[in-house]
Amino acid sequence: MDSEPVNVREFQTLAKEALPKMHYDYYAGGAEDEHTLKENVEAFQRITFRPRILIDVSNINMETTILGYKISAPVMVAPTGFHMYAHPEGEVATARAAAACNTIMVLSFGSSCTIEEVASSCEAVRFYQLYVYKQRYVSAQLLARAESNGFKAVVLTADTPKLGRREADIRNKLTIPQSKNLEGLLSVEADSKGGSDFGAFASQTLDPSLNWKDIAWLKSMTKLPILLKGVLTAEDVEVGVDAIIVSNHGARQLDYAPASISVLEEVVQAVAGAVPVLFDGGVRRGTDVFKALALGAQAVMIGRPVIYGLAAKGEYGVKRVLEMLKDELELTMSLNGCCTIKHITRNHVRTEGDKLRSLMC
Ligand SMILES: Cc1cc2nc3c(=O)[nH]c(=O)nc-3n(C[C@H](O)[C@H](O)[C@H](O)COP(=O)(O)O)c2cc1C
Ligand SMILES: CC(C)CC(=O)C(=O)O
Repeated sequence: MDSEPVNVREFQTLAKEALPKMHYDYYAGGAEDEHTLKENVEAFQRITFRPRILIDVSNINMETTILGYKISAPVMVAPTGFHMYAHPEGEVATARAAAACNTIMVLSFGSSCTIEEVASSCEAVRFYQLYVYKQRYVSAQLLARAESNGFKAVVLTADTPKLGRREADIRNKLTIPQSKNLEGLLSVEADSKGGSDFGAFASQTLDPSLNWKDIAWLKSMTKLPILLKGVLTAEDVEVGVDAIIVSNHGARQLDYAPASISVLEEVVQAVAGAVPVLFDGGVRRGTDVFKALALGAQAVMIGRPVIYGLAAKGEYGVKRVLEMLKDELELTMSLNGCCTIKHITRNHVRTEGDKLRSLMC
């Protein structure tokens, strides 16, 4: 393949060529049968447009605001762990690319670069993703460091009381790098009993007792706004937080969880405008971004494609991935007759549910 990709998917091929199998599989893989992994992408393909014509689209403005911070387009960087497996510059390169594209990066609790390295890499608005460890002082200290290093919000990941079963990682006996962030706090040695060290470390650390009461605990520890990541049902809409993120963790946790895009509208309706709703899972095209916005998301976050860009071409690769999605979104808006993000409405898409309902009438 020509080494300058023309779409985001082509970065995945380059990443596969560039990375050791163990690391590529860690990034690309999902849980168990990987049913949800396929569904996350395929559910987007079952949504079609209802484009409007003869609208002046000579000026398209994709800017939007997330928790008061302006970004150039509603495409953000999702938290993903261990960027140094993809590229020696790790999250510092990702952070610079996100800043160059005027968007927000959510730094993973499992980042290979330190919070301080990322904070000093460039000027930008960044959010911090939190895992709650059994050793709660570890989570508390990392959050305090993020807050004092200027991170603007905390993303509490709530879908990982235990790590999902990623069979490729077990087969590959995935090892974990020494974490610079955890130095002096916690050793990353784990007894995998012949499987994935990463899985063993996660079960030693992740706190499975995390529950709704802990939102109050988190609030007592930080002044930052809280985004709750991992909501997939109306029942789990919690208005005590500042934003909700519809996500199935890129299909890496509960296999046979629904495709994130298939439940976005249910959550948006339950939230009823009380707080912003963000979205991630399976976004590979500008058309996917548009579909998520039409179904009520304020912005989407991108997981794997960012890592594939990083693995293939470092900071430049991440920048290209974000630019490609923005360019595709701009064209999609033009061809649907939408000049601004606010012009994108529910009427611009036709979901499977809409098709079924129209057959029943
Ligand atoms: C390699 C990898 C590592 C991830 N690490 C984290 C993490 O540390 N914290 C978290 O909340 N989500 C993590 N996620 C989930 C992402 O934030 C996001 O929900 C998901 O990747 C979105 O789906 P996509 O990859 O199809 O874009 C990870 C996902 C991947 C692929
Ligand atoms: C446990 C994290 C460091 C990474 C993660 O969430 C993931 O691999 O899905």
